[in-house]
Amino acid sequence: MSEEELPYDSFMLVSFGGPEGPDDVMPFLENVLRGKNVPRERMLEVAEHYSHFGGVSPINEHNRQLLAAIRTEFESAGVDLPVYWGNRNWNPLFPDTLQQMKDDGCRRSLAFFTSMFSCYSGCRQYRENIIAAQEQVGEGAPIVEKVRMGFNHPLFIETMAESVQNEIDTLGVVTSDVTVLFTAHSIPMSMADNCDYEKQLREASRLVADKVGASDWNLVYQSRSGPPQQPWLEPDVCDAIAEMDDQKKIGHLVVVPIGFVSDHMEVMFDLDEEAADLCQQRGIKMGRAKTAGTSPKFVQMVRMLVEERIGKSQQKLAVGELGAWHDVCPADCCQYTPRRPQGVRPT
Ligand SMILES: C=CC1=C(C)c2cc3[nH]c(cc4nc(cc5[nH]c(cc1n2)c(C)c5CCC(=O)O)C(CCC(=O)O)=C4C)c(C)c3C=C
Ligand SMILES: [Fe+2]
Ligand SMILES: [Fe+2]
Repeated sequence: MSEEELPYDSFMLVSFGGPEGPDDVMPFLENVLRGKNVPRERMLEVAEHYSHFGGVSPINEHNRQLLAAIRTEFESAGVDLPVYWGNRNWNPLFPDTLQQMKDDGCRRSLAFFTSMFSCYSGCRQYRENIIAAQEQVGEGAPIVEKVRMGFNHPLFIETMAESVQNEIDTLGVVTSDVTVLFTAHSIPMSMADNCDYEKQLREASRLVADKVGASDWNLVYQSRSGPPQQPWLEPDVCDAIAEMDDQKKIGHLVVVPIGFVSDHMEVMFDLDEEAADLCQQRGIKMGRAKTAGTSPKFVQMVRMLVEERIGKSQQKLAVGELGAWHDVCPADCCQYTPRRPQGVRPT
């Protein structure tokens, strides 16, 4: 039987990983930044952020909760696939997960990446990591195929719109009095030029803003890590807040980390500490919308993306103008060759 004829026999949650104690922080960051043009000072700065929280990122715990919710959702919908979990940067790492899957007899798996938007980091790099892990495991390692990007799935848009509406309600104002800033991880322009990251983010932000009836909204970026000489996606969330507030005085602001699916360290530090401090200094009332996490509609979306691939459903739901994204990435999808700016020495 050829690979394409094998039935899907398992599901894999593919994620980033995070440290679970002080001793994990530096080796984790070294894994994250391997091959990336990021100054050592930035790595140490980020290590400090993790130290603030005892060296523990909540991302692994979030993924454990998401796994449990997916198992329950699969069970109640009759999706009969065992559920596994592997990370790029911290335990459980991909080679260990694939070895376990092989030992359990899995041959062909469907994967959900915890990245809703296409770019090297959230798409191609995971696929490369999995190929490297398959080589490490050797013959008999399961094939892993990702489900399509869910950035414009109606259940993701509804999840985020409900989360934004919650924050507007908590601020106790009408939507027309609120500025909404959608945020995502900044990436180098040389990465952004080879993928649809920005286009998908803008579309998802527009769809969520439309759903809550917000007209004063913008897409901004956070967590930039590159050297100053290298262009990355802008504006930065804090620069955008300061600039908008200088121009027109922001009264109420809702910050929406639409580019992430869990309230991990980058959300807790860059938004809940830095952006929140800035807003407090300027007298802006700020709310931060929760990420999708384990909200029921988001978990249902994962199940539906799986069902459309295993042939249990003929529906491929998508809202807005971009349509359902590709199931199988084209050969040149999300390519990235880091370019070092002139005069910058490798770190
Ligand atoms: C060149 C691009 C990137 C660098 C350098 C980078 C450094 C960096 N990132 C984290 C922590 C996280 N990053 C996460 C997501 C994420 N990171 C990038 C790009 C770079 N990060 C992108 C485009 C994305 C979004 C897509 C994705 O891969 O998920 C996350 C969230 C992961 C998740 O599963 O939710 C974390 C956490 C650190 C600590 C770091 C080092 C300075
Ligand atoms: Fe990152
Ligand atoms: Fe891709």
